[in-house]
Amino acid sequence: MSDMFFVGLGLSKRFLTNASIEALRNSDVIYADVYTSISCDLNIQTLREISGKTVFPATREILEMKEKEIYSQLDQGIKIAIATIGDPMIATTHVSLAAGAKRRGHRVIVVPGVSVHCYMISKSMLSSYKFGKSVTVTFPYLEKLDYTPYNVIKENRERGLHTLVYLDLKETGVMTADLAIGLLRRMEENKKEGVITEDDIVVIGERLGCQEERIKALKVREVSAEKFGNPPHIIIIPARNLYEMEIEGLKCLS
Ligand SMILES: C[S@@+](CC[C@H](N)C(=O)[O-])C[C@H]1O[C@@H](n2cnc3c(N)ncnc32)[C@H](O)[C@@H]1O
Repeated sequence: MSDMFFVGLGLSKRFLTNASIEALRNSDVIYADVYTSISCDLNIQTLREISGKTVFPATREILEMKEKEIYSQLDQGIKIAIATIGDPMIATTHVSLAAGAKRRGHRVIVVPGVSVHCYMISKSMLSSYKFGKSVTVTFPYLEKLDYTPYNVIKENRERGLHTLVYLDLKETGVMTADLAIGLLRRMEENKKEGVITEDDIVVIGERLGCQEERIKALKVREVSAEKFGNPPHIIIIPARNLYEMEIEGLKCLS
């Protein structure tokens, strides 16, 4: 029996916990998940320095193709860590690897990290009780829009709930907040269901956890004139029935 760690690294070096560092040092081989998120200062090199271990970059394809190799390493008693920016189980897809390791009789240890999910909710000062389903705005495929985010925001709005919106991350590009809002506006133009109006407020987080992080509440109509920094970006579409205290909280955002 061996150990399979799923280690959350937090959003940047400052948010790396002692528990995560300990898990990395207790592993023999580390696969760095480099496809589900990005960080301003956490990379393969930092992981090597922190852990002193062999670190392999792992794309989705590598992790899926190497599943058998990972299980065979575990069977030989090698301790494996999958290191993920943020939290290893929030808005990522590592559960099948965990379930496979468990089925083979290995110990599965999840070490949570500071996720962009909680970080953004905390910084927005919106009520955490009022968040509905989260969703991702993806790049159009062959010019075709994916309306899932529009529909999820609509359902959440109908229930008076906020929506946390992740942005697509591909090897070919990282989506920015202005591009995502532009896509949501196009969806509104096509569907005309009043889900995204020009006077709606959106909250945009940029490079959270980094020295130059920025979080701002603005109206949809103001987004195209706004200058955004480098990604990663994330968006909250707040419900329209804000509590008084939520309105005051949003005013605190610079
Ligand atoms: C699929 S989610 C993965 C979340 C990760 N597992 C976690 O717990 O933080 C990745 C998306 O979250 C957002 N994101 C991640 N880190 C961010 C950051 N530091 N600042 C702003 N947005 C971020 C971006 O939209 C990015 O494409």
